[in-house]
Amino acid sequence: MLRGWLAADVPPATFHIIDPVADNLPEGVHVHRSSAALDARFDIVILGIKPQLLAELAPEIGRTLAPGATLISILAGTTTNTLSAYFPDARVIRLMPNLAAAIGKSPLGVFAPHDDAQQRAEMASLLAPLGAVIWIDEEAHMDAVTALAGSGPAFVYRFIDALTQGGEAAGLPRTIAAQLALAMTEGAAILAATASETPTDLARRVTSPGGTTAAGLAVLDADAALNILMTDTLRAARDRGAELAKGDAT
Ligand SMILES: NC(=O)C1=CN([C@@H]2O[C@H](COP(=O)(O)OP(=O)(O)OC[C@H]3O[C@@H](n4cnc5c(N)ncnc54)[C@H](O)[C@@H]3O)[C@@H](O)[C@H]2O)C=CC1
Ligand SMILES: O=C(O)[C@@H]1CCC=N1
Repeated sequence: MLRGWLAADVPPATFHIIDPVADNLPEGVHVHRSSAALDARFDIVILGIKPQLLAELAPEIGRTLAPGATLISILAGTTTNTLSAYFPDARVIRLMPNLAAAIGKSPLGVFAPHDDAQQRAEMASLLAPLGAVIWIDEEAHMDAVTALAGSGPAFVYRFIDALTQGGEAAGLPRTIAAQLALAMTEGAAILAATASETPTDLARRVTSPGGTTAAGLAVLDADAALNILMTDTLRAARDRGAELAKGDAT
């Protein structure tokens, strides 16, 4: 997220990072190893620790909040009820970004328990450099949002790896297969994001009657195996969010 803001020319000195060990941080941002020696209080605090650490760190985090501050949590699972119990005076918002925030291409699922037009406008302007803001009306959906939007890149990267492996097994040198898998995925994703047709329509356009794509899809679509795999994958990720919300650190 920091990289996304800096790439959009937000001045580095705007940011105070509180992290005991983080290194390689961009030049110009303020770095604090703990909030203990930090006098300042902030109007916007973004929480990016592991959910399992929240209970331990909440008192320290609380001391960084100015009166009426906005606390934006990107923690998987952790509910606004839990956050509000730790930070009763803050305006609590849940945000689910992903790695592509660094290039301004993250879906940004946002849930706020007390939602209003002014808050939506503030969040839209704050988050615009990171990607597309998608307001989520029901907090119960946030674990599924996390599975799809937050964890999703890892699933796509696995798919790209599998394409590379498949290309290699089909006879290509690994480096060529990897290059083709990546460039093909990039082009296909950009096309799907910019075309007026749905992905289903686009797949149909690729598929020449009796051709190579039809032969491949006959395998890929058999027994809805891919759909079942994705359903199970997202369900597992979603359910882990619910476990994290209950404080399960295992
Ligand atoms: N990795 C991802 O793509 C995404 C992660 N998230 C959420 O972001 C949070 C962090 O996840 P990751 O970045 O993957 O984990 P991570 O382990 O890479 O990051 C945790 C950070 O917390 C810092 N930290 C540890 N103790 C601290 C303390 N006492 N005070 C301040 N900072 C402390 C660590 O040094 C580290 O920089 C999690 O809540 C996760 O659910 C949300 C969306 C996407
Ligand atoms: O793996 C996780 O728990 C975090 C949340 C979404 C992406 N990474």
